[in-house]
Amino acid sequence: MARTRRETVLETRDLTMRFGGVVANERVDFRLYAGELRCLIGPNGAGKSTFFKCLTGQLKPTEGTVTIRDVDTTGADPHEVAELGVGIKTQVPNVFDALSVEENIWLASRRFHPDKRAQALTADTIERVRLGDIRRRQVGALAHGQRQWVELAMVIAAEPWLVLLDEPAAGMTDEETEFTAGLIREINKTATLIVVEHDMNFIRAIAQKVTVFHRGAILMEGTMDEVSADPTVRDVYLGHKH
Ligand SMILES: Nc1ncnc2c1ncn2[C@@H]1O[C@H](COP(=O)(O)OP(=O)(O)OP(=O)(O)O)[C@@H](O)[C@H]1O
Repeated sequence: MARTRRETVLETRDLTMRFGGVVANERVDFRLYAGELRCLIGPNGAGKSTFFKCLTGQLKPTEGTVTIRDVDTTGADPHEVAELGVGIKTQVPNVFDALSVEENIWLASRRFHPDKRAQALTADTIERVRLGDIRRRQVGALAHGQRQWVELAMVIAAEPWLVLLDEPAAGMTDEETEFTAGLIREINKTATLIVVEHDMNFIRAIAQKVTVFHRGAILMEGTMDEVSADPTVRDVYLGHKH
């Protein structure tokens, strides 16, 4: 992947999102390069989720543009973004509760691959995400952490080249969070990622470059060490627990 490292795979220009009088994102210029595992952080209300939703098509930006690998996706629907080979995990669960773990993963894969390939990918993914013991269980009956992993498995089984994850470790125990961090590092071997996350331990475990949002705009970008050492960032974010 090193050869293509500087290829821009996702870009926003002047991205602005207003909800009535509330400016959730203001003129955000953002650039993501092939191979990155980028974390978006920032205090509550900083605009991370809104920005994420503008990337995935869940929200249509008021102004500005979103470009994914040279395709203008501004205002595209989530399924159109997904069709570009983008795996998306939103905060809202996107599983069929009445179906088994295996069926959910197969369906997610089958959407993008022929039957045989989808079957192979489903089997591989179940092993990678260690869901073998619960493969036949109904997703609706699973614990929270397991459901989150099924959703990650659904993203992986589609073989996306770009993965957008909104709070993948939300509500997980420390142990579950650690396993999820490992999974994300593994996904990054074959895909570029953006991860929105609150859990600082999780971010430390996975982050290469971090983008800090504050008041709807990008405050700073850098490694976790650079960002943590910055007085402004400490002031607006790291010094405040939530
Ligand atoms: N649908 C909406 N309608 C009105 N205001 C909204 C809407 N969604 C977000 N906002 C506002 O936009 C701002 C940014 O919110 P956003 O959820 O993007 O922040 P965030 O950084 O993701 O916060 P959190 O960490 O709490 O999820 C906040 O002031 C929020 O109240």
